[in-house]
Amino acid sequence: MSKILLIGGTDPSGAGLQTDWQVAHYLGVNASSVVSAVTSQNSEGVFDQGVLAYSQIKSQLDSIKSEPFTVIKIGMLGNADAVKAVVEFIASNNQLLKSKHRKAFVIADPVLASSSGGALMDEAGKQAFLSDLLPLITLITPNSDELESLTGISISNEQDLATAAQQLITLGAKNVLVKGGHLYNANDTNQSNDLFVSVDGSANIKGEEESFYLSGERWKNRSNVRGTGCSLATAIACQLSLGFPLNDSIVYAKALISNGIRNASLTENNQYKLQFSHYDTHHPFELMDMPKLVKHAEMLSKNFNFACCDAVSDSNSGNIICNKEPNNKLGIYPVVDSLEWLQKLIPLGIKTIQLRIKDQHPDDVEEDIIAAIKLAKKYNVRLFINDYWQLAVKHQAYGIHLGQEDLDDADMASIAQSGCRLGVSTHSYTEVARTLAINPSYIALGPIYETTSKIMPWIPQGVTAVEKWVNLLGKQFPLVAIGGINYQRAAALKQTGIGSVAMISAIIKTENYELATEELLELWEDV
Ligand SMILES: Cc1ncc(COP(=O)(O)OP(=O)(O)O)c(N)n1
Ligand SMILES: Cc1ncsc1CCOP(=O)(O)O
Repeated sequence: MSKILLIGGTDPSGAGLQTDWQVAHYLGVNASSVVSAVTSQNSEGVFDQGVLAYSQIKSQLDSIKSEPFTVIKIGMLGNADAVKAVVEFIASNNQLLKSKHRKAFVIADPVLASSSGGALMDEAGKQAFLSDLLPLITLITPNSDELESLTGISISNEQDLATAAQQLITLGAKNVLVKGGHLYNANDTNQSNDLFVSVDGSANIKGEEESFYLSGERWKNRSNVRGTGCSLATAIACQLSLGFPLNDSIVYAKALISNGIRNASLTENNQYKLQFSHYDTHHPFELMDMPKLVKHAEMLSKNFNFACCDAVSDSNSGNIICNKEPNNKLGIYPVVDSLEWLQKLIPLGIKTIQLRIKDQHPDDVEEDIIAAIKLAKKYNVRLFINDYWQLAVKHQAYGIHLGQEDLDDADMASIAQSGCRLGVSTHSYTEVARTLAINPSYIALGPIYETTSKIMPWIPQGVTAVEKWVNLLGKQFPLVAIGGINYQRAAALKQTGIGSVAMISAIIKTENYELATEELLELWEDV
């Protein structure tokens, strides 16, 4: 079982160390905890507080330092002495981890004041935090008030948020997640938008710098839920300890906290307390809790409406009507690299297929794309064109399939307007969150098993993950599993309730493609 260290102040009323510990327990993560301060507070105010002496914090930390922690979450510290004790501990913890060629992930929620207003960090402590602790922190998670206080930049809109986050980076932060819950967007007050900026390449599996906004529902009448900031940072720490990359940990944690706010229960003192849905084998949140991820602030207000798979045009109005039969299940879905393969497979009864030609000049593929579209229309087959979206739009293909990198350049509005369906590949929580912002016609999940057809950094997700995705996304989106799928694996995936399985090698690299196709079609006949 993975184990994390929680350092922070106690709060008897629904935030602080006790809440951190509950979140860790809920996510199945074992936590050690060290008290830096004791507070008496509730939603009406902070009545008393005392930061423990340097020696008391240090001796607690000394008592657990034999086994190094790989993830440390820091909440309230209170003053410069507490910061000093923690800085020294992180340095010695990292020394112990050196033989494993790594450093601890340190997630710091810079608790400067209570949500009810009382100050929880003195000025010298704030300065020590910035000069001594910030360089050791992997991710800092201020809200907009804390970011203002740490940077001295006043924040009233998304642009200010981005400027202040950059300023924190200039001061030494590597990854900043600014919680926008306190900031009301003039365009849409129903959404709370967080900004994530990463400059050291540690946030994602590809080692790239990245920044994005996460937009979540602002649940009505739930504005004074306490402990949301502590819980978010702790949930991120937990997901990191379970092996998720930082960007996915953030998306997952935001969904979890959104669920906790939506289900918050009212306590006797008229205060909402985070309450998570009960979960067992599925996600501890629902689709409505998942944030939408966009890369640029101007995308926050954009909505797309792609045609549904199996949609037909109303002959009078021309409007797209969603025909739910056959329940948006796309079935056996071969992915092929030539017109010849389409000509071989379509007559066998394939109803969904993708033409995936790589690295050719559009002029060199246009003729084949035109012929493929014509053939697919003749047999009433759903043909998705991979990558060449302008040609697909120009020649009115049934659909387009795009990967995440393609989303940066493709013109979503014109694809949506053309009536072409859009399928999007995903490999992680971050990519699913980005895809939800696009609201495509289907979502592909991969790699499910190890694949020899494409080099990629993700480890196979497995059948259990597909079950979870079906549960989370399957009521709203047709789903397609891809990666290493053959007959036996398709049979296992059928049990998850997924509507479609896509494959390259199991059809086009077999000795008898006709037999392989017929067997797969028969297996999926009743789906
Ligand atoms: C059905 C389906 N799912 C995933 C992919 C992969 O698409 P992408 O990420 O764009 O990668 P390439 O296919 O371009 O290598 C797919 N093609 N089809
Ligand atoms: C393009 C792609 N995207 C995710 S896995 C994959 C390759 C699928 O090929 P195969 O079915 O041969 O594993």
